[in-house]
Amino acid sequence: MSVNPDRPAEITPEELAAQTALYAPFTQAVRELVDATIRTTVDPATIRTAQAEVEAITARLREEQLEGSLGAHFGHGRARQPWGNTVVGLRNPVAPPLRPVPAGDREGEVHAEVVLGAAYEGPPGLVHGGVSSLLLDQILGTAAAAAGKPGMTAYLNLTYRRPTPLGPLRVEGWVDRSEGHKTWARGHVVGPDGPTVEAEGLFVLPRWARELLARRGDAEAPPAFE
Ligand SMILES: CCCCC/C=C\C/C=C\C/C=C\C/C=C\CCCC(=O)SCCNC(=O)CCNC(=O)[C@H](O)C(C)(C)COP(=O)(O)OP(=O)(O)OC[C@H]1O[C@@H](n2cnc3c(N)ncnc32)[C@H](O)[C@@H]1OP(=O)(O)O
Repeated sequence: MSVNPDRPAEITPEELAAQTALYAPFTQAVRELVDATIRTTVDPATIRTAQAEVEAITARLREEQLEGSLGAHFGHGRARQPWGNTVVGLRNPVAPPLRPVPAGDREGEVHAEVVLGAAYEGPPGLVHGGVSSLLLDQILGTAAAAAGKPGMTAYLNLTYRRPTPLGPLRVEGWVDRSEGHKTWARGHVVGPDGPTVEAEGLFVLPRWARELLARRGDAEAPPAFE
């Protein structure tokens, strides 16, 4: 399949399923590698052998690669696949990944269950505050988009109520209110003992996007979900 960042390719639902079946397990295998890299206690010789093997795999993958980042190269209908996204990207092993789904009955409400392991540690045994912020930025932005009011983060205010333990967590976001191209969203990270981090943010459909949509005579926002 040809890849052109300026003109995302339209692919069939079957091809999308085939790509998902190919890349999701591959990316998960690399996530496991990251976790194993952090937690392994094998002997130094085994580490050196593993390093050579990883370097050989990296060289094989680099035989053919994109010039830049993945972007939103292809999709089905108007939905683009943000497979490089650092939070939800199907092809990004850095992404936990978060899988937001519509839930609850507030406007644009989305929830995601996620398990954060050793790769997301800040204080010992706890989630890094920047990682909580990362998840909340994404889930609030997704809530705005799910309500048909997508935008870029203009500000994001966080309140860290109590430490967030590594392990299973839920992340929730919803739209609080909106005025034209500005949408205020709220959300929180929920741990085993309740909410740990609360967020409130403003999402703005940028001027360039407003002008683009006006030129197209297209009032409809890009879809948030396939
Ligand atoms: C057809 C294409 C559509 C593209 C839509 C864009 C993306 C959404 C698409 C799908 C989304 C799906 C899921 C999203 C999931 C996660 C989201 C991740 C979010 C991010 O990770 S995103 C990266 C971090 N984010 C940035 O990198 C933003 C950098 N920044 C800018 O790009 C500009 O700064 C921007 C766009 C914010 C404003 O730019 P602009 O050109 O529209 O500016 P303008 O002056 O017209 O402001 C318009 C009105 O917002 C008010 N306003 C602006 N900033 C404010 C602030 N801080 N506090 C209070 N009010 C503020 C003004 O006061 C004015 O208010 P008013 O209209 O009432 O006068």
